This record gives sequence, C-alpha cells and structure tokens, in this order.
Amino acid sequence: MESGRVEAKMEKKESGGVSHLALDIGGSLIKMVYFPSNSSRSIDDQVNGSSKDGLAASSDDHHYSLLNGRLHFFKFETSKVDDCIDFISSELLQHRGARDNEASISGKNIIKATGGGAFKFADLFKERLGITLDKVDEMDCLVRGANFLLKTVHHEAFTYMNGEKEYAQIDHKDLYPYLLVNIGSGVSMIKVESDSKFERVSGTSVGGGTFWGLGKLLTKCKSFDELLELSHRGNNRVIDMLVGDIFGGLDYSKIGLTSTAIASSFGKPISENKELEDYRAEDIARSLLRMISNNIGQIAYLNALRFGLKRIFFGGFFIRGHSYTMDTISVAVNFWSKGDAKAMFLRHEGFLGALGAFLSYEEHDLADMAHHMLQEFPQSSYST
Ligand SMILES: Nc1ncnc2c1ncn2[C@@H]1O[C@H](COP(=O)(O)OP(=O)(O)O)[C@@H](O)[C@H]1O
Ligand SMILES: CC(C)(COP(=O)(O)O)[C@@H](O)C(=O)NCCC(=O)O
Repeated sequence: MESGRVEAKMEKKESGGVSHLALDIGGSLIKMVYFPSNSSRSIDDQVNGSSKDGLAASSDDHHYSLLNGRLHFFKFETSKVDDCIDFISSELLQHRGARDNEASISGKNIIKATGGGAFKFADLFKERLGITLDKVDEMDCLVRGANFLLKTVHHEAFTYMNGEKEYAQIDHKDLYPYLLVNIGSGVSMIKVESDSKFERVSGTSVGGGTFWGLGKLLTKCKSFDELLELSHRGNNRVIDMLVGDIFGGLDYSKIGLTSTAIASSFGKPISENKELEDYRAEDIARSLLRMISNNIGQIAYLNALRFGLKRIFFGGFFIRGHSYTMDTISVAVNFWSKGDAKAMFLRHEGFLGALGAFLSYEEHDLADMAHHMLQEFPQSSYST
C-alpha cells in the first residue's frame, strides 16, 4: 500500500518532520512553504535571537531556507514534480505524532495547495504519498500572501529605478486600493480593495513562461538562470528596431519618442540578411527580456489607469530580483503614467501564493508565527 511507504519513512528518523506545509503548484514552478517541527524552541526564543545564525542558504539552487525551525521556502520545477514528492517523502514526512500540530500533515495527511497543479497532480500526491491536496483558490492565495507581507514585513516593498533600490514605507491604513501583478508563467492583474475584496481585472499570456520558452528555443540555454545571465551581457539595440533606425538617427519629438526608444521589438532582423546563428544569444536574451517586461509594465499601467490605482505591486518568479527586469518595468510604468504611478516590487515575490495557502490553515497562531519569522528574517527568499 502506498501510504505504508509514507509510514515507513515517517518512522525512519527520530527527529525532523514538518508541522505545516503548503504548496503553490504553478505552470513553471512548485513553491513550498513549511514550518518544520524539529525546533523545540519557542517562537519568542527564535525571534529574540537565541540563534542569529539561523538565516542560512542552501547550496542547492532550487531552494531557499530559513534553518532552525523557521519558515522554509523551497522551489522545484513543476516538470520535476517527482523531485518535490521525493523531497516531501524523504525529508519532511518523518517523526509522526511527536507534537499535536503535526497532525496537519502527518496525522491527517492533508496539505493546503494552490495553483493549477493542485488539480493536475492531486492523484499523484495521493498515490505516491497518501496525501490529499486541500485546494485553495490561486487568486485568494496571491492576495492573502501579498496583503500579509505588505502589512507585516518591514521593508517588503521597494521601488527600483536606474539601479537604485528604495524601500517603501507602507502605511497599513493606506494600503488599499492597489494593483497586484503576478508574473508567473502567465500574468494575472488583480485590483485589491481591502483584506477580503479583490477582483482579477486583467491578465496576459505573455509572461514568464513566454520569456523562458522563447529564450530556450532562440538561445539554446539550458536553464532560466543561464538565460537571465546572458541577458545581463546583451545589447538589445542589435535586435530591436529603434525610432532612430526609422528616422535616420533623429528623434520623433512631436510624439515624445527619442531616437533610442524601441520602435519595434525584434524588428531589426527584418532588414538584415542574417540567420538566427548570426545573432548573439546575449542580445536575443536582452531583447526578449526587455520586450516582455516592457509589455507587462505597460498593460499593468493601463489597468491601473482604468481603475484609478496609483500603486502597482509586481510579484511572481519571473522577476527574480533581477535589476534589468525591474528597471524595465519601472521605466514602462513611469513613462506611460508620466510619473504618476509607481511600480513596486516584493522581496518574497515568488512566494505570494504559497504563503497565502500556508496562511489559510485555520489556526490563529499561524499568522502570528509567520509574522514574527518574516519580521525577523525578511531576507529569507533572497538568501541565495
Ligand atoms: N529556476 C527557474 N526555472 C524556471 N523558471 C523560472 C526559474 N526562476 C524563475 N523562473 C521564471 O518564473 C516563471 C514562473 O514564475 P512563478 O511565479 O513560479 O509562476 P508559476 O506559478 O506559473 O509557476 C517562469 O515562467 C520563469 O519565467
Ligand atoms: C492561468 C494562470 C492564472 C495560471 O497561473 P500561473 O501558473 O501562470 O501562475 C495565469 O497563467 C494567467 O493568468 N494567464 C493569463 C491568461 C490571460 O488572462 O490571458
């Protein structure tokens, strides 16, 4: 019996295990947030610093973690869902019943899960781990995660312009309304009006999956990080058709376009007798990143304008704290709004949904616990 396999693993080790675990299984990545049950110290001990070395990064590039019993954040590629299941099985499902709150996972074998994969992989989790995925709506989770972070984590949101990061002071009483733009595989835009009132007002299929998918085909990169790294070194002007290319080096000042503005993304090759191989992968990656970031920034602004929203928060793993991505989005919002609207980014960008699912466990102390942990270690998802 499959669940027997889980029991065997649970009994394998004397320590370890997990009390609350939540998953966000998206089109590209599985995000996991959990609280390990192997810390015997109280939350106060942890927060008040009995272990200041607790913030630690794993050398494994697909996870970030806060060690010593604090909130752990991991990610896996969705195409490697078996790795995620193996990880839960071998690392987390241990030590049955030592503490009451372990019932959430090891007793009842139910975990909160959001994202399309909570539906797609429900049978697989049941079959391989004996675990039932308790599905929580993706938009609910994104909003819950974002509201929680913006209200409780000091320096969660920041602006980014010309390489300068500036932390935003968010007045809790003045948080709403705002536009939440989650750039995952695709993009969702959600107008958030209060803790419980929100509406998904728009979206676009040209998102992080488009960047990674097209980038993989055009540059033969083997990983997302490699593609981002390439884009660092590229020059988009080799690929994009600029206003100056069309106007013989001149600005089109009557409509506010400088000669260096992009007139047509990826437009340059149409007038050059070159093959794909004649272009540098770096330049292609740069143009692609710019095209997609700029487009999302523009659509986000138009939606903010539609509803009179001044603040736009961008989340999702597409961003990856990458300076060029954030700069491009900020410039787009600034340009189209004539400086009226602001793009802001979140330190826990990719974990909004997973955190929202984690917070949907109906235990009051869970939000407090997460609050303390993230207050003390807000850098958690940026430690690698
Ligand atoms: N290690 C990675 N592997 C694949 N995609 C990544 C990685 N890091 C960042 N990304 C980007 O993040 C996007 C997924 O973001 P995410 O918020 O996790 O969305 P989803 O819920 O759709 O998986 C990918 O489409 C890609 O653009
Ligand atoms: C369908 C989705 C909500 C799934 O979320 P994801 O896995 O991309 O994070 C998202 O991909 C999306 O909003 N796509 C854009 C679809 C559209 O509005 O055209």
